[in-house]
Amino acid sequence: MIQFDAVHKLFPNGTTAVHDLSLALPEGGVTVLVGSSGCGKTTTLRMINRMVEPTSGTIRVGGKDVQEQDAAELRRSIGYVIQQSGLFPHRTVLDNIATVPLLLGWGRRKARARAAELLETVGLAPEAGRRYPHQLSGGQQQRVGVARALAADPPVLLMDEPFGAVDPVVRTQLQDELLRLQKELSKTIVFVTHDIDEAVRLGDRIAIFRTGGHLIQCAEPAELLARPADDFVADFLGAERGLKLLSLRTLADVPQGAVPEGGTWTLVLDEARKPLHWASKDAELPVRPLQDTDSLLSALNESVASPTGLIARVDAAGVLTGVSSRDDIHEHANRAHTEVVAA
Ligand SMILES: Nc1ncnc2c1ncn2[C@@H]1O[C@H](COP(=O)(O)OP(=O)(O)OP(=O)(O)O)[C@@H](O)[C@H]1O
Repeated sequence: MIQFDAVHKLFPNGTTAVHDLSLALPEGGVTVLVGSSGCGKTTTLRMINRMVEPTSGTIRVGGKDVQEQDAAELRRSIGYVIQQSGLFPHRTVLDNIATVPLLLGWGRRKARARAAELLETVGLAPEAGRRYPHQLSGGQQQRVGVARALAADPPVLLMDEPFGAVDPVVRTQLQDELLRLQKELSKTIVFVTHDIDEAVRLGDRIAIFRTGGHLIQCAEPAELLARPADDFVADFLGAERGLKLLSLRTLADVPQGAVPEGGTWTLVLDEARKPLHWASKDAELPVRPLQDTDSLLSALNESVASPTGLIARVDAAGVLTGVSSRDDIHEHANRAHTEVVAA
């Protein structure tokens, strides 16, 4: 869908920001560009919508060379979200979201109706539409930024550190929202971040760059974590590479059974069979039930914290479906490891 061929960017001051980049970004997937500061991520992103022009090489979007298209038209056909939301401060939220549809000549009524619909899509209340950007929290402003980028339903979305300026809790919420939206919309997304955990969480593919604009490796997260191309990539992925691999696997295939009888600890349930806590003769300890969609990493963590080494499994309504042992989880973790490392 987006194809870089031998793309080079040399700024007039002599800085090579991107070095001979050839890379294909698949349609309908999220490709995350990561790497240390100044390695050329933003320049790579901005060459896609011609906010920066390459020195040589070609970039095609949907098979069409971007250089052969009108730059303003191209920009209107590609969604763009940046760190500080980039909203117009003197326009209401609704008018901000309606910006591109209005530029495309949709007419005020249709553009505002679309903006109102998008407010809901990104999880904001209708009243937020009448406010000005400074009257919203940082996280809400980023949601508006995403809504604005989606307004004309572009097939491609460029996101430059969109969640970089919000606190970790809001950041996780925004990541969840993006994953939810992407399931529905299947956009081709190019996402820049410094944060490898964010990359592993969001990326269908991750491209790692090194200073001087060199692409070192581009692969699916599991492949990257299991087989980093070199020490630079391994260092960048961090010491918890193995645990990150477990964060990509879910509990779904781990077997579960009934709570064993006659032990020191029992799992106490409420009348709807939702787990309340672990109880022994003289103590009570909290339980954090997990669903099939939770990761093997959360399961391992919970099994280590659990007094019995067992984790409580629940369905989407929170009702107990069974328990799994630390051994069951370990065995699956081993299998996950063998599958990717030996593949
Ligand atoms: N307009 C410009 N003129 C000259 N040099 C530039 C220009 N824009 C970027 N650079 C340089 O090009 C290199 C790549 O910059 P770029 O912003 O693409 O990196 P980045 O990986 O996105 O960095 P960061 O993570 O810090 O945002 C850096 O050395 C930067 O200083």
